[in-house]
Amino acid sequence: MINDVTEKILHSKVPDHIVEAFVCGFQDVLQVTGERFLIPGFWWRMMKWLNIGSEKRLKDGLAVVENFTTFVIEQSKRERDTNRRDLLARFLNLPEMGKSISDSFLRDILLSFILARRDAVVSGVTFCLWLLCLHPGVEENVLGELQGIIEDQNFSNDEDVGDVDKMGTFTYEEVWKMNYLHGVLSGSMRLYPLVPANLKFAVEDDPLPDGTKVFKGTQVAYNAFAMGRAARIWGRDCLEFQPERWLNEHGVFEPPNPFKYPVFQAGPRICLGKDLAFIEMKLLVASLIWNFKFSLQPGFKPRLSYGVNMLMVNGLLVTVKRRLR
Ligand code: HEM
Repeated sequence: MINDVTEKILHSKVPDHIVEAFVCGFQDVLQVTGERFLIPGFWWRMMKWLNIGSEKRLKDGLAVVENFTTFVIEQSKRERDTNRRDLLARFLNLPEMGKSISDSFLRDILLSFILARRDAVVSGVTFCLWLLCLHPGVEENVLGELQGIIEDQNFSNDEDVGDVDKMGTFTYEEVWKMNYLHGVLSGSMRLYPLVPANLKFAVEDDPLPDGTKVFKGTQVAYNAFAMGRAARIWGRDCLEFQPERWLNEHGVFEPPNPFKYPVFQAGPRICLGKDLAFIEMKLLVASLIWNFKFSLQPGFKPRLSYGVNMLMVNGLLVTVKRRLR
């Protein structure tokens, strides 16, 4: 997946051993960074000073991440081509337009996109597939919505009707018809937000909208995981997976207020890739469940990691069967 993402972002392939080391190292960095918020500051600072335990894992992980990003940026610079239109090339080509960009800026861009595409989008699809396995009625409704879309496709392309070998795929335009699936993904991320908690620091004195004074340097956190399960916000059925929650009487998805639903954050720094993330997740889930039936392996229970991002650390163990129609 990382190689796929980096190829799309960079148009270049990274050797497998560098990618494999990066995948483990990056996960360690995210995990330990998240854990720092759960243990007393003096404790992790002492471990850092002694270079032991999780802080050693963090240091080693950072070195591996540095190795990966240096390789990718150097390679991209070597193969620099002003006609390239991938993400890193666009940034690398900026100096021609009178702007200079540091390697550390490029590294941050690269890691942000890997984090967004690999961790958030893929995790979102994984949690959604798990919930669909647990709620067959919801899965039936998604299949019903997709059936309508596929029938429209067949109507405009009669020769494909009844071709069981043809995999059902969906287009960008069709994504906008997937209102119920949008509700499914939104519901799944309400219960399992991929950025479960987020911490900010006030750069200057600033009042909150209710007048509470926040002084310069204060840490302010919001917890999307807790907010997504709060009866005060979502009512008594807050723990239920209810994709219909945001569908209006015509079955059209109406987005929740981001300040109630901070899965993508809210305000001026809201996630810039939110719409792209939904497009990717809807295309992936639709194509997967239209063509395959996923069944959880007996006794499967996900093990969640609550680091900077939320992942199923043991993966989703399923049996997959091709759906024949
Ligand atoms: C389900 C998938 C995703 C989730 C849940 C998600 C969530 C978030 C969150 C919570 C933030 C705020 C981080 C912070 O400021 O502390 C954020 C920022 C951001 N996201 Fe996403 N994201 C997702 C996918 C994507 C994708 C696919 C892209 C781009 C390809 C993307 C691009 C960005 C960017 C550029 C920012 C920084 C915005 C800014 O600081 O002004 N995200 N995202």
